[in-house]
Amino acid sequence: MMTNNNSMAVQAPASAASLSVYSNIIFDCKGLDLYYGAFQALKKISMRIERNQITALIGPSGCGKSTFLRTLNRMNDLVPGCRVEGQVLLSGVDIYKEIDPIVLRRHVGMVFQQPNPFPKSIYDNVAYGPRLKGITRKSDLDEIVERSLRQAAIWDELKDRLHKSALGLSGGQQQRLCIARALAVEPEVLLMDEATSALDPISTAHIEELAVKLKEDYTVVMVTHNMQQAQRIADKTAFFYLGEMVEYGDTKQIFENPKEERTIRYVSGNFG
Ligand SMILES: Nc1ncnc2c1ncn2[C@@H]1O[C@H](COP(=O)(O)OP(=O)(O)OP(=O)(O)O)[C@@H](O)[C@H]1O
Repeated sequence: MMTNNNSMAVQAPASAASLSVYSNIIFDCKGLDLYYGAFQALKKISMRIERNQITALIGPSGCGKSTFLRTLNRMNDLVPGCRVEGQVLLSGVDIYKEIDPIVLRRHVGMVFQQPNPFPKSIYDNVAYGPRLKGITRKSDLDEIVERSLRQAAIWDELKDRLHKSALGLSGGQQQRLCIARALAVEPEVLLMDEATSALDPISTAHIEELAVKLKEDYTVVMVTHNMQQAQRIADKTAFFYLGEMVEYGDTKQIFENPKEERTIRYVSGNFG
């Protein structure tokens, strides 16, 4: 059984009503608009993302899925000219007003399309975040490295080569290492931006199994172009189109009984 003792867990607001709402809801996005300069990439997105679930974001290229994902840990702050209006609440806390982005990104980790291990040893990749947090004792780091690699289902493959370069691993192994690196700082949420699209089917299956296992302890939000993948592993699915969130619901409902015309056309492959 994995544990997620996050000593820095974001505190929910005090009122009983909001506490009960945020026991199930991790992200509450309210009227979110995002602009890259004059271009509006997200339009009035309001959605609630549930804890300990996998939520998939689907939609055609350029519709704002990655942009939306990146609003959840303020990665868009790094884009010059990017402006966000509206609110994103994490356990009731406004992430654009009430949390330092560096601290936020410890709570909300991210894995990208291309595995991006640092040119360091496997051990040092996983220990990187904990060291930044000030953990220096070797025994503590050893424990974190083992726990994180086990959570990412790659300990058995890597335990005898921890001090070898991460760049010598296969793409699928590198991606699981990147997941271990993200888990090492004990986040609450893991964002996955097309995390399997550069991988072969076997590595993809490993990551899918892993995501399903991780949701016992974490919340997973993933962008995917692979509609079968969303149907295999996502509890909830949101369909984005031209910067709008068109429809959001249980994955089964979105794929088998969509309500909006644009969703019907997209999931049946008759789009554009
Ligand atoms: N850094 C940026 N500067 C300016 N415009 C951007 C930037 N990043 C994305 N955009 C634009 O915002 C819109 C949404 O892009 P985004 O990458 O979020 O879409 P997406 O649905 O994830 O696409 P894909 O499936 O191709 O990855 C697109 O029109 C894109 O060109």
